[in-house]
Amino acid sequence: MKTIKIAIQKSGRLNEKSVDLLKKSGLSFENYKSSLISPVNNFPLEILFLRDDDIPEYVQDGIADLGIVGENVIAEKEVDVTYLQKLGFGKCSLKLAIANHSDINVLADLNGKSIATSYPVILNNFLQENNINAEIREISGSVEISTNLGLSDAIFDIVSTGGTLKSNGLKPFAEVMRSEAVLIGKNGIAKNPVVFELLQRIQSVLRAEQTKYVVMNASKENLPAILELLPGIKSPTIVPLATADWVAVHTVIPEKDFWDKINRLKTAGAEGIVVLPIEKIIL
Ligand SMILES: Nc1ncnc2c1ncn2[C@@H]1O[C@H](COP(=O)(O)OP(=O)(O)OP(=O)(O)O)[C@@H](O)[C@H]1O
Ligand SMILES: O=P(O)(O)OC[C@H]1O[C@H](OP(=O)(O)OP(=O)(O)O)[C@H](O)[C@@H]1O
Ligand SMILES: [Mg+2]
Repeated sequence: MKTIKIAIQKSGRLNEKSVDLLKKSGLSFENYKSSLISPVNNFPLEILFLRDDDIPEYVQDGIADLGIVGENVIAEKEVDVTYLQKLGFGKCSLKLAIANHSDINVLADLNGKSIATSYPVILNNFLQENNINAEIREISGSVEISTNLGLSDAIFDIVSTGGTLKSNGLKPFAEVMRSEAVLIGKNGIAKNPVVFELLQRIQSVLRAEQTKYVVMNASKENLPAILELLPGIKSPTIVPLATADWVAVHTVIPEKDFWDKINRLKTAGAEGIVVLPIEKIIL
């Protein structure tokens, strides 16, 4: 199979999780901070370590076949690439924010005002869609400080916990887009067998991360009530225990309603519940 290239962030918010995902997908490679390209020893893939801003265009132009990057950066670069998979990390929003004491109350109040951002394209599109005529001041970082410095009336930047806004005396005003890290490919690459294989592996890791393997003991008397709580599972495994009329139930539970489900299983009579991480789920 012909070797293909994937571009990931060299350092920053997405680097570690991108490396982790590829390693969990069974790829063996060195993650030297000094090298910009790493061959994968056991898969026809090379990893390019880049600034995240460059990844969408590298993929669009086919310099890299695949890339892992935030949807925010893809939207800002307005590239034409294929979305292959949402990856569930690097979750954040792009928001307009204003000073706590600002006299801006509704979107129209932004008319004639200045807004500092590192995302001028996304902001400009949003302002145009809403017929707002504001001045965009492009700055490359530390956007949150610009209002305090008198450089702008509002800011437009990434918000996750909201901590950075808060510590700069700002409050969110409007959410313009949500973003997470995604796997993208150059158009047409989805048909490539190496990409197909890699995507299968990545999806098996993502599925496993959203699920826990759970083993619990129950008396046969309580079994129907317990099984009732495990919908969507075709057939939980039921193993007899040495103690008469007791069984062990093996099943998988989605992470998202995990505690709710566990509490209901306990109420239904499940005992000695053991929870294990799952490495991969291959369908
Ligand atoms: N606070 C956050 N929480 C969650 N995800 C975030 C956060 N900040 C940024 N991101 C996501 O991670 C991506 C990379 O963020 P980072 O701050 O590392 O970018 P950068 O400084 O532009 O990096 P580079 O040096 O590669 O250009 C962002 O484009 C966004 O998708
Ligand atoms: O809402 P919060 O959880 O506070 O996150 C938002 C902050 O996170 C990002 O910066 P980062 O910390 O990555 O630093 P950087 O801007 O120097 O890359 C982003 O640029 C915001 O400033
Ligand atoms: Mg960047």
